[in-house]
Amino acid sequence: MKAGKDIALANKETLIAGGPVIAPMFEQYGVSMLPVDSEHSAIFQCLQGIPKGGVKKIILTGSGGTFRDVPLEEMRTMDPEVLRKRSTTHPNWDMGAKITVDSSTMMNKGLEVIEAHWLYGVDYDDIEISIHPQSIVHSAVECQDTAVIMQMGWPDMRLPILYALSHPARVPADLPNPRDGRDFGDWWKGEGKDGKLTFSKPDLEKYPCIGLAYKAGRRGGTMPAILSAANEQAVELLLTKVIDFLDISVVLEKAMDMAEAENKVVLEPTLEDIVEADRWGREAATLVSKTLKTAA
Ligand SMILES: NC(=O)C1=CN([C@@H]2O[C@H](COP(=O)(O)OP(=O)(O)OC[C@H]3O[C@@H](n4cnc5c(N)ncnc54)[C@H](OP(=O)(O)O)[C@@H]3O)[C@@H](O)[C@H]2O)C=CC1
Ligand SMILES: CC(=O)[C@@H](O)[C@H](O)COP(=O)(O)O
Repeated sequence: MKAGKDIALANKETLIAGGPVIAPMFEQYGVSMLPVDSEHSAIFQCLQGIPKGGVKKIILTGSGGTFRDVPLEEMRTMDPEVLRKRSTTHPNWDMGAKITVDSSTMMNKGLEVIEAHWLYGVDYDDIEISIHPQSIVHSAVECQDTAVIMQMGWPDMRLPILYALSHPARVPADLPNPRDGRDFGDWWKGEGKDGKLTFSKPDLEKYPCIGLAYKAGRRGGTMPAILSAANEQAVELLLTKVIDFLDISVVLEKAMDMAEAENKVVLEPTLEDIVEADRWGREAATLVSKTLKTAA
């Protein structure tokens, strides 16, 4: 950014943790952050042509992850090994293990709320999450005049990557569905199979990570860095069989409480403060996970 280069940002954790330091640099160095994350690319695409002041709300769509149709009560009675294994699978997207587990807890959507706040300067009260099982609408913008603009396409990262590179141009491309090779034109001819789009509110009891992310975002300063790092560590602890899937949000809530109790939140952080928050967040998640094990 200091070299005056625009950035195509694929790694969401960077901006979630470093937002307070990075966001002021957009203006300071006259550079743009071009989103690659599919939801933020969708928002960026929807924003083209909406004048300043025209946006009322951002609506982030999320699949609900692999456990979307499994009631919380049932998850509590399931074999932890089955939950662990299934949490690394995704209904629509083919992604790395960490982000896939984040989709299963919906922490991915919570982190994306913080990412959207920094990318678009939108207040947390004006960012909503909608569960959209088909992952065809990649996010939406509600305008002041009530118009809602959505971006659609297959669950395929090639289009967000292409748009970050071609913006503002729309270049010809052939991007068939990565899972079955069908052209997106087929979606319209799906005779009800593909052509159904549904939306619903997330259950915050089932997905406590959403509430934790809003809380961290609103607290500001280094709290999102602490949460993101603790989450990375918690996912690692899940994958290495130290904790169970349903422990993730418990670990994160306790790590955030610990950050408050130990005055670890720096409200106007430097880059060094953020790096330290990242280190501390990982350590806190590990410590908390040990108390869980001891309690068990
Ligand atoms: N996959 C997707 O569709 C999407 C991903 N993202 C974001 O992209 C990022 C990566 O996700 P994803 O591709 O799924 O993850 P993967 O786990 O598939 O890939 C991560 C890659 O990063 C490399 N890596 C990890 N740590 C370092 C490091 N310290 N220095 C250099 N390279 C490193 C890994 O290398 P190695 O294998 O050698 O460890 C690996 O190649 C995340 O921030 C995620 O949120 C956002 C939207 C969609
Ligand atoms: C591909 C991408 O950008 C991910 O963020 C994806 O959208 C995750 O799926 P969920 O909607 O299940 O979190």
